[in-house]
Amino acid sequence: MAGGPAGEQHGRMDRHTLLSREDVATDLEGSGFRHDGERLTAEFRTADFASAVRLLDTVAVEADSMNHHPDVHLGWGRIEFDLLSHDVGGVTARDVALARRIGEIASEQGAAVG
Ligand SMILES: C[C@H](O)[C@H](O)[C@H]1CNC2=NC(N)=NC(=O)C2=N1
Repeated sequence: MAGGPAGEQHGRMDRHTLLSREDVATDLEGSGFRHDGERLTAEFRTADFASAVRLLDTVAVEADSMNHHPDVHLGWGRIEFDLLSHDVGGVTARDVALARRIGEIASEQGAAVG
């Protein structure tokens, strides 16, 4: 999207504006995430439990560096990330930015969407 991901069109990250499904659709393309009305969510499949944990470990470092964190559901060969800006109770540009990074990391580590 020209001017960067949603919330950045005006050259600044608007951290608190709530974004709709339509606002984020283009920015989420290729990330594996979708806007389910309340949050951004994605599930990734991995080779085994340890690889799901390794993916989570890499995401955890990135989340700390962004100071924005996912809610996670972890299982054998699968991991689900749910993103919500807890301070405003909805999806903001912070969630879009983290979703894009998680999608990149998952792809780098060979995790399959879905
Ligand atoms: C104090 C710290 O900056 C805040 O608690 C951060 C931490 N990580 C966060 N993560 C998410 N998803 N939402 C938040 O509102 C949030 N706030």
